[in-house]
Amino acid sequence: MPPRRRVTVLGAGSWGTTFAKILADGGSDVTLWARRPELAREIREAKRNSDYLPGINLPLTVTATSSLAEALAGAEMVFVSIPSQSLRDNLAAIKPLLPSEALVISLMKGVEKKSGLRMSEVIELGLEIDRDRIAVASGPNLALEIAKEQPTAAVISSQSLETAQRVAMVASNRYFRSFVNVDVIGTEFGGVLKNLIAVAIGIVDGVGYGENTKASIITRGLAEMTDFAVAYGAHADTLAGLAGLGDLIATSSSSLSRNNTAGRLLGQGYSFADVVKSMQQTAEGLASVAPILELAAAKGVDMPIVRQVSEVLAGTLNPRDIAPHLTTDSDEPQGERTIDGRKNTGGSAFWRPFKRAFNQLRDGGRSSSRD
Ligand SMILES: NC(=O)C1=CN([C@@H]2O[C@H](COP(=O)(O)OP(=O)(O)OC[C@H]3O[C@@H](n4cnc5c(N)ncnc54)[C@H](O)[C@@H]3O)[C@@H](O)[C@H]2O)C=CC1
Ligand SMILES: O=C(CO)COP(=O)(O)O
Repeated sequence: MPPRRRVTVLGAGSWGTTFAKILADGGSDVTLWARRPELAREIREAKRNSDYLPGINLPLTVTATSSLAEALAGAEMVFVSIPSQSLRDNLAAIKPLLPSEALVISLMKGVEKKSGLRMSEVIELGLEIDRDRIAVASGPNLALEIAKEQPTAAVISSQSLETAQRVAMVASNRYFRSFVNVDVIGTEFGGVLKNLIAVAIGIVDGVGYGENTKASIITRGLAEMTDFAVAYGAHADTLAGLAGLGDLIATSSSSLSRNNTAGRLLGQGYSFADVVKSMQQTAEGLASVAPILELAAAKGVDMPIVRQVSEVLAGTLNPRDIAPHLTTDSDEPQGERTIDGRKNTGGSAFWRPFKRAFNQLRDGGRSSSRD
């Protein structure tokens, strides 16, 4: 019999542990690295992670260790699921222990605060490995639902289609289907940006606004996400797929989402500091707001929803006033997105012919108005 495939998951929080189950149920022997020895022991001996996934039994082919060296030895693939802001430091410890052929897959949905880099970029720099060995996983993947084996789809993306396909084969089982693409930028930014829109949805939920407000923010939020990601080289289609719209729907509609929950608390009037204190798990969106706004400004992309989220976080905007789809700096009516296939920036160039025609009609044909 050929030896069974050995893969490793770094980070035994809710997503890392769930992903270990996905991989084990797909036929791999999985070693999960937990920072705390007592958590590693519980997973190894009881096949449970009662802190993060209460009530879930893990497969017998999942084991755990708190030794990074033990976790990485002989791993064919290494899946990383720790908070984005801690990745850089962890890579320094991982680098000398990483098997020379191992693929490295980011399961994370944040950008590094100090550099604005995506997780795959931080991995490439921190481990000094070829991009073809790096992949990212994203999609509508609320951990607890998947741990309960509710059918779910995801996207595995890598610059190398072969790498994406290899990882997708391993990360598939009877309840989890992985699709592939080669748009790493779109796939990663989709996961990062939907968190910010989910915080906005949480805020309006907390305030008590209803479905119209939420649907407006989801729809305008997707436009914002797409404009941003495309400005950074993503394909717009990716944002309309599982890693964009799919994840946006899941995260915006579920109370399981930590980003959504954080937003709801803000909408109920708790301060940012109180919300951070009360969160038991990672809400990546809170750390991503500032670097995303900086990246947006660098490309001249307007992100009114994300901007208002940052103002609520800073305490300078009353959550009741968050209604980005209703506010505008301009008197001109703005196009929703595209009209007749032309991108509409909402700027005056787009409206000029309409305005001129309107003025001429108003002035009975006397005006040759310019604006
Ligand atoms: N929970 C979910 O449904 C999903 C989460 N993700 C992403 O997965 C990543 C991890 O999230 P979760 O597992 O949900 O978070 P979590 O808060 O449940 O677990 C985080 C894990 O990282 C460990 N950790 C914390 N600080 C660390 C450090 N400095 N160094 C090493 N390890 C550290 C914790 O001990 C814990 O095991 C995030 O980027 C998140 O956006 C992606 C898809 C779904
Ligand atoms: O990424 C997720 C679902 O796809 C999890 O969202 P939260 O991090 O908001 O819980």
